[in-house]
Amino acid sequence: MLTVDIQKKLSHFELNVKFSVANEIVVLFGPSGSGKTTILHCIAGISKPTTGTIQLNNTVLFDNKKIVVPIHKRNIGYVFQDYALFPHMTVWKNIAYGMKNERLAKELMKELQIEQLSEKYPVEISGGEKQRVAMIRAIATEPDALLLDEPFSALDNQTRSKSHEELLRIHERWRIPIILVTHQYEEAKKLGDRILYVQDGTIRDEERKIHRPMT
Ligand SMILES: Nc1ncnc2c1ncn2[C@@H]1O[C@H](COP(=O)(O)OP(=O)(O)OP(=O)(O)O)[C@@H](O)[C@H]1O
Repeated sequence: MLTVDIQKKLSHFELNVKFSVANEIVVLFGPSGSGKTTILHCIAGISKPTTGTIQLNNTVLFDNKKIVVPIHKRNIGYVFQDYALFPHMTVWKNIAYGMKNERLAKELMKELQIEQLSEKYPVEISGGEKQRVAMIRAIATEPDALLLDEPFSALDNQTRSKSHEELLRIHERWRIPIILVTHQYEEAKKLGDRILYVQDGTIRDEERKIHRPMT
């Protein structure tokens, strides 16, 4: 369980959100500049809230500046919008970076059909393939939670749809809290167990889906 109760002064408003994520997919949905990425950054440890608490399972990651667990000790996977692959490393080297479970990484490469790309560099692969590499790299660290910042936005419709199915399959197997940021309502409805509507730094509304059993 991931619990977030944070406040942070931003340029135009104050971010002030409180929510929990069980072993489910929670979507942050809202207009550009509403604070979605900042929420992910605070959870990952890239940004620091002004006040508040963040707890993942039994570990307090942040508590009003008294406790600030550094990024590399949070055990949280992050897939960035532009995937942030290391350009000078091959696909396999990218995946192996921070990897805890080689067997799992290789299994996922096979399952997502990118085994044959091991020795290629990011510049030599497609957007959809980059997205899969970034996802496998994140999962292979065996994270306790996964943060996805618009990972499908650069993909064509067919590849996006395939990636959605892959994410749902991955989540069926690794039941961890996942937060997904998206601008696309159809994507939010398809993937989210819950959709949190973020506006001007606060959660305005929540929509819950009942299509998938939660653990
Ligand atoms: N470290 C910071 N200090 C002050 N203001 C910030 C900081 N980081 C972001 N902001 C501002 O906070 C607001 C929210 O930005 P954020 O990137 O979180 O929005 P977003 O909802 O993810 O937007 P998008 O959908 O366009 O990615 C923006 O107005 C941004 O300029």
